[in-house]
Amino acid sequence: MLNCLVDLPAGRGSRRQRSGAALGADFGARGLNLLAAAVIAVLAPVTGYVGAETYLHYGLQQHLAATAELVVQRIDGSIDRASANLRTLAASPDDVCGPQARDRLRLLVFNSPVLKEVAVFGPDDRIRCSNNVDIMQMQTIGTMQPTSQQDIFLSIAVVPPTDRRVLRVIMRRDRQQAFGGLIPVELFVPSTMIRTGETGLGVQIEAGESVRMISEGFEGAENSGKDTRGAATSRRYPVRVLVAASGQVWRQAHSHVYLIAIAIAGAFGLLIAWLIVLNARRRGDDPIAGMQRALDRGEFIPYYQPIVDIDTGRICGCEVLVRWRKADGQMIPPGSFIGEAERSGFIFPLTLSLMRQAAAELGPSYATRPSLKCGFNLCAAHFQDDKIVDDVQEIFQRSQMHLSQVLLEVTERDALPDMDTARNIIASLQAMGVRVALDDVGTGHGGMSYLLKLGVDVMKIDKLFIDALGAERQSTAIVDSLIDLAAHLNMDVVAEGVETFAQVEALRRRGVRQAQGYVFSPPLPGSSFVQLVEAMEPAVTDSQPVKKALRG
Ligand SMILES: Nc1nc2c(ncn2[C@@H]2O[C@@H]3COP(=O)(O)O[C@H]4[C@@H](O)[C@H](n5cnc6c(=O)[nH]c(N)nc65)O[C@@H]4COP(=O)(O)O[C@H]3[C@H]2O)c(=O)[nH]1
Repeated sequence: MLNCLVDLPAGRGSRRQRSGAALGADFGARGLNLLAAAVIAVLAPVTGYVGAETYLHYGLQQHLAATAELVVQRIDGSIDRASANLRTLAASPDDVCGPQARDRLRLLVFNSPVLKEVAVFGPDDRIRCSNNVDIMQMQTIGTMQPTSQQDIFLSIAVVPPTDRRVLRVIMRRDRQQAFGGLIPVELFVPSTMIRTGETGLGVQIEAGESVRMISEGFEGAENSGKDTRGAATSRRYPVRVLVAASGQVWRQAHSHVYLIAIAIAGAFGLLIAWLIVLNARRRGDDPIAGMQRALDRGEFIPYYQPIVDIDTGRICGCEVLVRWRKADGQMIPPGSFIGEAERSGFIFPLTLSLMRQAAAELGPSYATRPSLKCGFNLCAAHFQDDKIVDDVQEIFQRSQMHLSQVLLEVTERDALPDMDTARNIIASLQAMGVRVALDDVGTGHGGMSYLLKLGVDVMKIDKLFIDALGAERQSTAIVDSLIDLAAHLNMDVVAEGVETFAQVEALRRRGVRQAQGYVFSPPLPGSSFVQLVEAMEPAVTDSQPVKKALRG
């Protein structure tokens, strides 16, 4: 009658059976991980390239600043030496422009490591004599710059015939006489920089505000970008140095840095990507982690199989049977994962989740139908720790489904390691008003002892015996004696797996009141079961009978 509500499931699942589909990889999460791994693998070399760029940029800036400082030091040293040479000349008692003046000046230039030309100036600052006739036409550019030494002045001069610029150091002895020496720019520039084509470096030296001299290659380097400059200023002389470099030439000269950075970052990226894939695979292969994620996403849902009073045809309750509804809609039966859940302990959070969901889903209908019961499957481990007592109380005390409507099923298929603890837990549950059933009776470890010692309220006879009812003499006899025993122990009986009307008849003849099975209905989704209950079972509106019934 009821099985028109949903399609019949394929069949009764084995509890220990494990399905590859259920425990397999979570493809959504794995896909994301693979995508992340691919992105990292692609981005890593790009990061390496950007890193090399940044490294070379800052490296070049530091190099230019250090070079500018070096050039300033050389200039300071050269001016010091030139000043000392000129002072020696000024200290001469003879007239330096007298006979053999040129030889004397040439000897001075020869002995000086810095001076390339020397001249003696008269009161009108005109050259009186020099070691080289060419510099007689030398022109000063800009003004003479005073220095921290009172008698020493600096300027930049242009020397014919090549018009090259040189640094001129003047030592003024008195108003009548001054001595000048020329220092070429090349002397300040490190030898590697002179081959500007290789390094892309150039130097500009300023003596005073706007008077400059530059080394070969400076302009080309200067034009290649503002950020490729380094500057330094002398603390002793009015000299400022600017070093420029062509970033392009610099990068070309350091192309190996790109190769190394891209190779290292690429290898690192591949390693990370590989670790992500490995981790994703490991996580995907870990059934417990997969189930935990599924629980967090609410993929474990309760289905409800109606239990029917075969005398009246009314619904007396249901059994909660878990289903794993995957994100893609695939429905996994409990036989595929319950065994793993029980072995790993995942069964504890799973059971509590089902209880909470059932209480929320059925609570409103159950609140006005106090005779309805809701059975939950527990495993042997639940009866070894009395935490289940607190959990059940905590969940149902605050729900519309009353504790007296809760039926907890302990299966006989699994051995209970500690009968005394199990008995105490069952007693504590019963003290709260919860009823306890022994499930799968006749199939498992317990035999008579579970029925006699555990003190359960309900006996659920396994489908195995119901199938054989009337057809097999031995099984029929077992069912008869189980029903007899239940009556003696004051237990209710529920027949499981009832598939035919003949079985219903046979059970009714034997006085069995309650049954569940495909002949009535398969396990139903929550909304269908609620619809069924509300259509079949009238709600009790008067609160007094409800309260009385709920108190039991
Ligand atoms: N062929 C046939 N099968 C019928 C018929 N009527 C009911 N069944 C199926 O028989 C099983 C009855 O549950 P069970 O014996 O407690 O056996 C359950 C129970 O031991 C376990 N299980 C299900 N849900 C839970 C749960 O929430 N917790 C625990 N610990 N175990 C659960 O998984 C087992 C299998 O559950 P299901 O696949 O839902 O299979 C259910 C139900 O769908 C019928 O007329 N014919």
